[in-house]
Amino acid sequence: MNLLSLNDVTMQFGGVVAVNNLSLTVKKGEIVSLIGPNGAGKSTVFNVITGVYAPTNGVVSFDGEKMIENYPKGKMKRLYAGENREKYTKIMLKRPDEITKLGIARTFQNIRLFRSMTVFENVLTAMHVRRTSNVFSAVFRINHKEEAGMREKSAALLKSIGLEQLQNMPASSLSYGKQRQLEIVRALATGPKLLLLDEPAAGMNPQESEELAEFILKIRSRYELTILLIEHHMDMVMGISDKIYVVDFGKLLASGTPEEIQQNQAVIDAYLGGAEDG
Ligand SMILES: Nc1ncnc2c1ncn2[C@@H]1O[C@H](COP(=O)(O)OP(=O)(O)OP(=O)(O)O)[C@@H](O)[C@H]1O
Repeated sequence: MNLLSLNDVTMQFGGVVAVNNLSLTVKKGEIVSLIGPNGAGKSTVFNVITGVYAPTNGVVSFDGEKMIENYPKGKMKRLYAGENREKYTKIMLKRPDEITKLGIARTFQNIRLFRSMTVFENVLTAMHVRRTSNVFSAVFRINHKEEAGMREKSAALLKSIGLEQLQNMPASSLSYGKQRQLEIVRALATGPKLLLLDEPAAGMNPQESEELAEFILKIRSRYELTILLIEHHMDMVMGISDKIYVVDFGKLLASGTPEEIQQNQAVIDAYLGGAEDG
């Protein structure tokens, strides 16, 4: 069963078509990678799935239901995110916090931890987000029982991941690899079915990226996750992916198993042949 599907998704920014008529599917339990050269449109795909941008065209379905849908007509070919949204009527959009509640969590290319907070506090704040999108009520309207429950869940999550011995350390004191793991744990705290990882191995050496690959496989089975991954480290992509989509200039260039992609001449010419990590 498909947990996520994109049908004919286009995202246009002024004259730049960042994502061009892209369709893809992610089955329940799979690890699917989205690869392609810098600027190919990969992060934009994540931003569409998570409701940051309203797509110019297309449908995003999640867990058996249409989640985002837009078919612009005539002069409304260009649809921009943000304040212009309301101008366009034939659309179904969701806010990022609504999408989080449906069961989609993500990490970002740049680490976004609360650096001076402890590991535990970082996870706890992510639990609060799961409960409400409103920071005020997250902080002030929470009752003691709820707070205690969240603390218990945060501790249990850190324990099950094997990070409990680090829980009282400030996030900034963790190694780079552990900070990346903590980011993923924060995403898990929102209780996702689908986890979107945007270049989680960026800046890692081969040993760190190998550890991260093991970590991703571990959490996939432990939390019954489905994972969509953007990554430039090809060893990791080829090692853990069930399926790979290759995009170039926003368009789908190829899709298939790691073996199929490695042998695909168009992919080798456009990307794998000359690509270096990063
Ligand atoms: N908010 C925006 N406004 C205008 N152009 C944008 C915006 N976001 C992305 N783009 C453009 O869309 C194209 C795709 O960018 P995107 O960041 O999705 O690529 P990417 O494949 O994730 O690249 P990288 O591997 O470098 O992260 C680029 O040309 C980029 O400049």
